[in-house]
Amino acid sequence: MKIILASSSPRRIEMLKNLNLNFDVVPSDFKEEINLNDPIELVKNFAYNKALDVKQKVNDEALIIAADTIVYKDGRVLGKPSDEEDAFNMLKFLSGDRHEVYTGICVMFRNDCIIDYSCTYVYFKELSDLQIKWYIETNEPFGKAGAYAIQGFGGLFVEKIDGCYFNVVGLPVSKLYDIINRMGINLF
Ligand SMILES: Cc1cn([C@H]2C[C@H](O)[C@@H](COP(=O)(O)OP(=O)(O)OP(=O)(O)O)O2)c(=O)[nH]c1=O
Repeated sequence: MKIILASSSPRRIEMLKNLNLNFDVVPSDFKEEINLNDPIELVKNFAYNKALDVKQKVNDEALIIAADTIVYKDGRVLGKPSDEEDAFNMLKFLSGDRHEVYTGICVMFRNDCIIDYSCTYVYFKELSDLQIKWYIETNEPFGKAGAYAIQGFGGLFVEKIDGCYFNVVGLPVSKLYDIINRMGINLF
């Protein structure tokens, strides 16, 4: 079966590769505009639109996988930081507290479409301004929801998590497994 990952995220590509699957990468051109306050509806909607965009582009009988990740705290949705100041404000906001990471995941095959999500609680240590500034200098916050990468230096700031680790990195693989099984597809 042909599999297409509708994502340009190097992390998602790596996580899918780790499952020993052969797949093509076709990034979507869907423009994410944060216009919903409900984090679950937002990530499900974005994942669906990314998958749909690629399905229309490839016009092929392939299994399409798309995902979208955001950070959420106190009613605020954090996407990718636009610049250093934005990254600083996000990290300051997350410092010393718990937040949620949501990933929406959408799988399309023929006329089937399943959309689901995963949520992980992440507990950040208290960060000094100096630590935040150092972290921004590493450039790691850019291109990451909430301005951090748990799989990199950002892991130094994480006290503990409650939920799926892979969800935080952008692809909840156990949720993907559930969806594929629900579709009656045998990949493993
Ligand atoms: C919180 C967190 C996010 N991230 C990343 C995962 C996602 O790539 C990114 C959120 O952006 P997304 O919009 O979900 O994805 P993307 O733009 O990178 O890729 P595409 O739309 O083509 O699929 O943040 C980490 O790598 N580590 C983390 O700890």
